[in-house]
Amino acid sequence: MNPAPNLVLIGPMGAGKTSIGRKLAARLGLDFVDCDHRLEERTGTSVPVIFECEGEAGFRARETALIAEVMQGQGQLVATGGGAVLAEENRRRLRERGFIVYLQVSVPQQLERLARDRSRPLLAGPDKQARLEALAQQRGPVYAALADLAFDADGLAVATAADRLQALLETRWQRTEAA
Ligand SMILES: Nc1ncnc2c1ncn2[C@@H]1O[C@H](COP(=O)(O)OP(=O)(O)O)[C@@H](O)[C@H]1O
Ligand SMILES: O=C(O)C1=C[C@@H](OP(=O)(O)O)[C@@H](O)[C@H](O)C1
Ligand SMILES: [Mg+2]
Repeated sequence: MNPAPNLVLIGPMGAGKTSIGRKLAARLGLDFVDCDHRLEERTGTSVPVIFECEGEAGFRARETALIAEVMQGQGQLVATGGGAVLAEENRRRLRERGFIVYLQVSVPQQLERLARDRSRPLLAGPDKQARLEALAQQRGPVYAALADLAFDADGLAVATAADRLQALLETRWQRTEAA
């Protein structure tokens, strides 16, 4: 049983961090924070426009500042963006005050879910499959090393995944009050 004041979802694009996270947060009575959505609220624009105006580096700087702020809180389910784990500072902050769940998904399933997606600038190129495979190779080991729990979300409906995760978390995560 790992104690932590927040629950954190990590994993690749299309794993369901946002959709499963929203449902699971409601079931567990946690405040739902989606990092990308909060950045969009703050900036008044979309993730693709942030990438366009400030580059990926600008987006990552905003993401890091947001994670530092959000992880000071408690009683939250924090859905990260797929690249949030790249920065050591983010990994440290997520770990310090979060029980971390890695949502795993296969590239074919990502392709199915994201075929018509226009909101993810990293998938804007012509070959989505090659891009997703390269990202999986680079980031898969980082997700695995950071996680307290890995959960295979492949082929599961959002509600089913949320049900199963809720049951697993009962024996794995102890929600604590932070100092
Ligand atoms: N378990 C699932 N079953 C079916 N569709 C899903 C599932 N999880 C996510 N999706 C769909 O895939 C897309 C990406 O999901 P999202 O929750 O935004 O993933 P992430 O935040 O991990 O990138 C959305 O259109 C969502 O409705
Ligand atoms: O994998 C990534 O680097 C990104 C994933 C996106 O979030 P989701 O994982 O929720 O799609 C979003 O943060 C941005 O487009 C970059
Ligand atoms: Mg998301």
